[in-house]
Amino acid sequence: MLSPVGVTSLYVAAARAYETEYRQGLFVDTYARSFAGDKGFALFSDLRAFSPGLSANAPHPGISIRTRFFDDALLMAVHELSLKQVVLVAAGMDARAFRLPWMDDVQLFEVDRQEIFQYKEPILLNLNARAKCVRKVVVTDLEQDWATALTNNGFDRHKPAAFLFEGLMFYLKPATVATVLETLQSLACPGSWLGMDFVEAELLNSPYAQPFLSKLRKLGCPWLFGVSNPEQFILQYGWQPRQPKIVVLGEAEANYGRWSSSVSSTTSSVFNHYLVSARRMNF
Ligand SMILES: C[S@@+](CC[C@H](N)C(=O)[O-])C[C@H]1O[C@@H](n2cnc3c(N)ncnc32)[C@H](O)[C@@H]1O
Repeated sequence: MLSPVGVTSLYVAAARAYETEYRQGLFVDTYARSFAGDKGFALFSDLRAFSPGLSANAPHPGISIRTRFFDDALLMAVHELSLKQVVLVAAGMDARAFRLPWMDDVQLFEVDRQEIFQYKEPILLNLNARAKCVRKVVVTDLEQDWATALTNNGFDRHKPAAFLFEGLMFYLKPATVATVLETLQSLACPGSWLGMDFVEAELLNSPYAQPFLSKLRKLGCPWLFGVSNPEQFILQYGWQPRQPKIVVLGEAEANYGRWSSSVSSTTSSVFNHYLVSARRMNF
């Protein structure tokens, strides 16, 4: 039985399944439909009410763009910085271990709660899924000592790594965001890369967004955190933007021809959603 925030990972999987089945899909995730299950598609259909310009099974432009942006940015960082460790923090139903072209010696750590892996691992087994890297499952909670859980599973904090936090930060309390980023400072040595997305802080208090936010509260997975200036925010934790830097979802670098007038009436198109690609500063 998944918690409400756990179910959001099935919702993202449903969105990726629709993208995979779309004519001009931005990526192929053949695992997404199995991960989403009835629950993921039901939540997707429930939340579609907040995207009135889109038909029931049209992909979610924001999630599709975000996924493709981080596919590209992550692979580019691993290649250019010669990284051998990848950490997907709050991995949920992320299938990148199985669908991206890794070098054999890349170790990819999926970090999430036990409930997620209790759900995910049997599905992967059933699909006979084979990771294209050395995949490691790290069962922990980000409100606990996740750094020790990660190092106990073989992560080497003296070697640079790529860390991806996708679709997570808005679900965390501001105090948890701060401790998670402080912990990250202790794990990421110079040369490391960070991918992360944030919503704009102003969205959380906007009357325009209240119907959507109140729906999330009712579902038990409220949005709790946003930033006004993502560059300044990550700098205080020792990260500086790197190509493709910090972009707003829908801008030229994060558009892929898919952010059009059909999504102009959705909540997410009115407020900035920041996609961050950053490099650990030397200290
Ligand atoms: C919207 S899903 C995103 C999953 C994945 N990053 C993706 O993009 O497919 C949010 C994920 O955050 C995880 N999560 C939320 N709070 C967490 C916590 N305190 N510790 C560990 N994982 C957490 C949930 O279990 C869920 O898998």
